[in-house]
Amino acid sequence: MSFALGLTGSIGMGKSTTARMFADEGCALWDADAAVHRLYAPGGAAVEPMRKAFPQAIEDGAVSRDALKRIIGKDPDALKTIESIVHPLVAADRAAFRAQARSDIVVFDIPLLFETGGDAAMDAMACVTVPPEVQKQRVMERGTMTEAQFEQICAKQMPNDEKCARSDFVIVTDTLDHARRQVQDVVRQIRAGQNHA
Ligand SMILES: CC(C)(COP(=O)(O)OP(=O)(O)OC[C@H]1O[C@@H](n2cnc3c(N)ncnc32)[C@H](O)[C@@H]1O)[C@@H](O)C(=O)NCCC(=O)NCCS
Ligand SMILES: Nc1ncnc2c1ncn2[C@@H]1O[C@H](COP(=O)(O)OP(=O)(O)OP(=O)(O)O)[C@@H](O)[C@H]1O
Repeated sequence: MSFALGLTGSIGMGKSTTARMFADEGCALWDADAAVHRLYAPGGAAVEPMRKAFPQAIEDGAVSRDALKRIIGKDPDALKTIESIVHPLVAADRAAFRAQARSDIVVFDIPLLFETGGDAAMDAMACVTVPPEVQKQRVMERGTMTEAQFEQICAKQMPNDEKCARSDFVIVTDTLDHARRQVQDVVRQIRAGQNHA
């Protein structure tokens, strides 16, 4: 059975970048945001249930993220409905991945791991972090969200300090080199533990 490492962190803190570093060390990787992309794509399992709840969110047979952000901007409760459709489908995708994974460590890159209680299914948790001003600057530079949308998402997430306090490993993503060294150290510790088990 593979070792399940949950990788989390608030929006823009560097999860995806750090997850790729774990893959470079030979870990299998499952990415919740990527699973949502598959579910929203034409033919994806979320398209028809989303069409029923939000017909205006469907464009060219796919769920449009821009349309969803407009809907959530007008009605913050819409996110709850979206989550009730998407999260069970994401959980099924994750379970299927875990069941077939063959590598010694599987990393689950999941933004809402603590918020959804998914940490209970992990063998250990890692959290990525940078100061809030760096986080905001990185998200604004990406140019996919307005400041209001960013603040709305932040308000829904557990504070990053709390996520770090509840994690077994904290990875500071201030520079790429520093993050990579910390990733290598985490992998080394997990593999050493497995060898002594
Ligand atoms: C809100 C949406 C339309 C924004 O899309 P966009 O492409 O601009 O951003 P992206 O999907 O890359 O998300 C960026 C970050 O926002 C945060 N975020 C996304 N959804 C949520 C949520 N439901 N609650 C809190 N934070 C969230 C995460 O930190 C995520 O990494 C999209 O994230 C979405 O449809 N969310 C609902 C599904 C969901 O809960 N996904 C989270 C992973 S399961
Ligand atoms: N260790 C690092 N050093 C310097 N910059 C980094 C580091 N990690 C990530 N970044 C930069 O921060 C930004 C956000 O990174 P990334 O997309 O990995 O975050 P994320 O947590 O997955 O974001 P989201 O939750 O919004 O999907 C990117 O511009 C990325 O290049």
